[in-house]
Amino acid sequence: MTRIKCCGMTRVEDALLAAQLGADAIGLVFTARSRRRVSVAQAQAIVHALPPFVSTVALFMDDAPALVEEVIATVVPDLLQFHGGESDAWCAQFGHRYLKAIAMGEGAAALARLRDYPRAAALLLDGHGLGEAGGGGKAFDWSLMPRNLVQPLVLAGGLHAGNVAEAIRVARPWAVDVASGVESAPGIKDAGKLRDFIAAVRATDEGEGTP
Ligand SMILES: O=C(O)c1ccccc1N[C@@H]1O[C@H](COP(=O)(O)O)[C@@H](O)[C@H]1O
Repeated sequence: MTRIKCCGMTRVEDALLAAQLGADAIGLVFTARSRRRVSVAQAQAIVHALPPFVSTVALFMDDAPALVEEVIATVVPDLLQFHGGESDAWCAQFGHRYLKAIAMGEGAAALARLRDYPRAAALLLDGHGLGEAGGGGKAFDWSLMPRNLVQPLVLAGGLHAGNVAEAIRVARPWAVDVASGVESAPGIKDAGKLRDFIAAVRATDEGEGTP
């Protein structure tokens, strides 16, 4: 089964709908570089409303350690996600499980960086360029997704209900991650797009017999 992370939640009702529809994880963006940035209070309201067994992921991009520590202490996310130029040692300093995003904007050359994060719980390949923020709907060449890594791989960047089936067939990811493809505006999820996206992932799994 392909796991589904819906990122950039800012409203309790959107996060609850995603959970009800079968999302496995909810992403909360804390970096100031995002139009989906949430406050600690907003994030706490979302986390406390979620049913059990839905994971929460706190997203940062070259942010100060103090912000990461504050979010760990107050929001208590299950995982951290780092989108900038952070090193493996920097990401690991918090003693919290983390995902490291790899900017795939430069194509195959970016794959060399996948080996730089041995402590990451998973690697998230996103379509944006190095140094650019994610969440802008940029896809990359899914055939570049490696098959020989020990860590689980998350596919992100420009996914939506209309292309996620093809993306899964080509990239064979552990999980997919979506933000703008299920929105009506940054941080505002569209119920229909969310429903269609999750249904498309599940239909692909069923059609292919993905365990
Ligand atoms: O969502 C953001 O605003 C964001 C900001 C800075 C770094 C990463 C961000 N989002 C991540 O990018 C992926 C892909 O987004 P999209 O589906 O292409 O819009 C998203 O899932 C987040 O993990």
